[in-house]
Amino acid sequence: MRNDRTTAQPMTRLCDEMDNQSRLLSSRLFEKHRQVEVVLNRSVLAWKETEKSKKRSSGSSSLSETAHSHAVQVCEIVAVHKMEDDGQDNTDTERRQKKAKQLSTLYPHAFTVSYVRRTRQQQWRCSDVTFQCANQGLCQQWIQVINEQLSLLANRPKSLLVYINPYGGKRRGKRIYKQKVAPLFRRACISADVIVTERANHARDHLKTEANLDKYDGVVCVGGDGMFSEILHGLVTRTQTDSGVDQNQPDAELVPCSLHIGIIPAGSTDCICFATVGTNDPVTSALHIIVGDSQPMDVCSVHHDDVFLRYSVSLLGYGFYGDLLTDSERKRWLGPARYDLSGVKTFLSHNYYEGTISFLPAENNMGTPRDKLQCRSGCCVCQHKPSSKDNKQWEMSEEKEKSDKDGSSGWSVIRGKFIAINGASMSCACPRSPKGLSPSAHLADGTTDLILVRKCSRLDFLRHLLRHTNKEDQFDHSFVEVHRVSKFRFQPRHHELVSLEDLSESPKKTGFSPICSAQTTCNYSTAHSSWTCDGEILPHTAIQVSVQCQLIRLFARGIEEQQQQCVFEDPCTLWALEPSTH
Ligand SMILES: CCCCCCCCCCCCC/C=C/[C@@H](O)[C@H](CO)NC(=O)CCCCCCCCCCCCCCC
Ligand SMILES: Nc1ncnc2c1ncn2[C@@H]1O[C@H](COP(=O)(O)OP(=O)(O)OP(=O)(O)O)[C@@H](O)[C@H]1O
Ligand SMILES: [Ca+2]
Repeated sequence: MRNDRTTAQPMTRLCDEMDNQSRLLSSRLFEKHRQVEVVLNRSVLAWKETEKSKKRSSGSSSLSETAHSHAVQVCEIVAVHKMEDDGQDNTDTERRQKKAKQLSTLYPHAFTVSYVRRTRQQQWRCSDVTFQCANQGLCQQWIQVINEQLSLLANRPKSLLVYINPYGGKRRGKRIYKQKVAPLFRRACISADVIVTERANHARDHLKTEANLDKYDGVVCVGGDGMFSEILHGLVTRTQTDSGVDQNQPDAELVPCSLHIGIIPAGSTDCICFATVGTNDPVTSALHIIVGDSQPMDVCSVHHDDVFLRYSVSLLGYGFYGDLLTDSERKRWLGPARYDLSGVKTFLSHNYYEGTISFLPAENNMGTPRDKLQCRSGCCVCQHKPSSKDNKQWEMSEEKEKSDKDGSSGWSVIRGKFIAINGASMSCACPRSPKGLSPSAHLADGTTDLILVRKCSRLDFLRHLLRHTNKEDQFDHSFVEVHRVSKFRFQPRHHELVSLEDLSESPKKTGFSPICSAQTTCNYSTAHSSWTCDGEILPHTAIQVSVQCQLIRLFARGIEEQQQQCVFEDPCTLWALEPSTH
């Protein structure tokens, strides 16, 4: 399957450096009036201006070699189309259609490759490059060979079930999908069945019982973290029901979901998207779905007295975040700004809560929340999914736990007065806090970072909060401790037990003037907070939490390191080392 020459010119030195064995196709074609060597092997499509063309173009000698060469990984090609096809997308602008028509008249034998281009701050865009061929046969051959390579990429979804929350975030879900996502899915030949939700829990209930999931390769939600939570609950519950697993058993081994979940961010926090992709940008997320990326993710199951309550993937928060979310639910009409208003109000209330936290620390090889080893694409900590050996250790610790009469073997217990108790199963990075609540938490290591913020002055708490927005370490305070755990439990102190002695210890002693005129009353009247579980309020305060390692998979790849270079399998692709900046 090779067409080595389109002209009588000898191949350039650079193309000779490509391994003949790995080359599927190479030709001299034209791109924007310049002659280019185009080469395809199993992993890379590369093109480079020929020496002849370079000499001809004025000033070209001052350009660097890489300015003339481009390389795209085959797995990041979105689609290849014959030039005439380009205008078929009816959402394309008139200008684009006109341009495509003009070009196809000028160059009747041309094909367009759409591919992923990285821009700033983890954002991806879909770029096009059009190659003109000398004849129809060559054009068809290129399209066919590229398509053959794309069809070998088994992870790519072909059929998706999409749920749109029209009321999430700034209520732009429908528009975002129609204008930014649907055209890309069409270009990549992905079929999508779209359901615009009509009520809360519509998507969850549909997934739980009605949806014919055999038809799809993935489920996509257009909305925020709340909408993602609906998809999570629908899919996980459906999988357990189909497999006969009882979710009410806190120790049940849950069955991983077979369908991938995609998130098109259109919410208020979008923390799950941000922490798994590095940005909350709908086009970037659509492209991660198209290329079939896969990111495993931990899910916490939350129980109360052996009754299943909910699943969580981001923040389980009692105290500050529980109160903040409870208050913000009453201000939903404000959109994303509700969190800031409720945040200020909750901060000023400065409540603390008493209770007992018990936790089972993670195994030693899981790192620590303060080790600065951030979870990034291909994270080595997350790739170390508990092996059979680790599982044995795990089973042993479970055994130990069971054999112990009070169930406290291996468990640590902390009793105290807390402003906030946060379980972060992932960093919880979001635009408000780009490094998140626990910057070194891992997406798929089977642990959650338990952050305990003890009673402190308002000023100290403000300092702690501010550190979520800058580079300083938010755990470096005497009143904050953080543990990496695989399970935890919380028992609030019984209401009646909040005594007058506690009232005298209220924050008015801190030297920062109390905002609430009757500070003691503030604390006394709120002896219990609530748990927020990924933005939903739980009906119980006494809870048991257990991390289920890698229960789900997202169409994402984790946050890529900045300046990621293409590392190609084939060492012969010497002139293709730069990702395309085309
Ligand atoms: C002084 C500035 C301090 C800024 C501190 C920012 C810390 C932000 C940490 C965000 C962590 C988000 C975790 C994600 C949780 C999601 O599962 C959930 C559902 O979407 N969203 C929220 O809970 C939504 C949570 C929204 C949190 C907003 C926090 C706003 C705090 C404002 C404090 C004001 C102090 C003012 C002093 C005068
Ligand atoms: N058609 C609908 N009408 C009313 N509520 C809906 C509908 N569809 C979904 N919901 C609910 O809306 C809630 C909020 O949606 P979503 O998470 O998309 O946005 P958000 O709360 O603004 O963003 P975030 O969760 O990121 O803070 C979800 O809990 C979901 O259950
Ligand atoms: Ca985790």
